[in-house]
Amino acid sequence: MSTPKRTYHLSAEEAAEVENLTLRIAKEYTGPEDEQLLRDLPLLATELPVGQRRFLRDFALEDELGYCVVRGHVFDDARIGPTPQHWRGRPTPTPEFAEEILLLLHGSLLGEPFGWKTQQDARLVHDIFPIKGFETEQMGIGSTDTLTLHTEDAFHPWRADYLLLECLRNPDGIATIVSEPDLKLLAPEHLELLHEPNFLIRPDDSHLAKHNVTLGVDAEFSEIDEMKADDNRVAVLYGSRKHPYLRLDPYFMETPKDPAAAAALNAVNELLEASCLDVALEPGDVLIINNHRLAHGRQAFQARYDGTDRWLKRVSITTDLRKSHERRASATARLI
Ligand SMILES: NC(=[NH2+])NCCC[C@H](N)C(=O)O
Ligand SMILES: O=C(O)CCC(=O)C(=O)O
Ligand SMILES: [Fe+2]
Repeated sequence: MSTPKRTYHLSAEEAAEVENLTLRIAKEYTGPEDEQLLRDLPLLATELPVGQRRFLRDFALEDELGYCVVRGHVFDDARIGPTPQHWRGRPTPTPEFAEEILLLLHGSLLGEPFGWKTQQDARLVHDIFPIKGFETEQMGIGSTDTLTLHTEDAFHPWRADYLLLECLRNPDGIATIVSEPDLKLLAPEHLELLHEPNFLIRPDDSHLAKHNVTLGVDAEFSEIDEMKADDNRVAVLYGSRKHPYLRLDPYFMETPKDPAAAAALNAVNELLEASCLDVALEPGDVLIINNHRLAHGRQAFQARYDGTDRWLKRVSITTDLRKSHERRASATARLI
């Protein structure tokens, strides 16, 4: 077996091919939530360069790396316009629909895109840019505080298998933080406790009713409230003992009363912090996160609020839509 590859650089020809593809698709569908688009994505994705598709399949099947990057996509910065002030109240489709399609095409090679009824007004493709008034919040829309390391939606059993972030703009090179810990470095007694259901992970603030307006969507904020108060303890490590998967969001976790479990959580947190790397995304980069292996965050920064701010698009991907069947409105519905 070859060593897993971290980055795929598109050639200039490939980049032009992909740009034409996404611009063409953008004319054929109504927006990122167009049911027909979501059905057609895997068919459309066969038009992506073969090297790019093989790279993504290798990443998924090898299940070795916590993240990889597809670099070199091009788009017209003038067409997408200034970085918006808020993700609410934007037109459908947005001027950056082609870039949303690019993100969805990547996702469709890894699984099925889905969204949360309790997050960003139940939109499927999220925007990550700083929003006035939220500077110090532990959410993607914050800025002046470091976004602490987390598994995306760590609290939820149906959290994403892959999380995709696409960079539209990042003039100050503000880094996404990635941490891919070598869990073998942990003491055997800590590993043992981390594999047992000793830990409470609370829903993060992006799922609170006060940050969402969900007209016409039967959002389950009451369930989020219950999850904020319940005693549903989970394991931080799971899967194989040899190369375990990881699930945590220390900022939204309670310190276990059992001192041994607290020490184990502390040990994995310290290892995560010691394993951090900066990845400064460039416009046209797609960062693919294996949400079972990587913890991620973002460096603190000063927002500009002048239309030139850092701007990412985000989508969650599941390899198994069926596991959330009970909560989706129909077999093809994408919101849970
Ligand atoms: N440690 C944390 N800050 N966890 C919450 C992560 C932010 C959340 N995923 C959002 O969309 O805003
Ligand atoms: O802004 C970034 O680089 C990461 C954002 C993030 O992790 C989030 O919004 O959950
Ligand atoms: Fe995140």
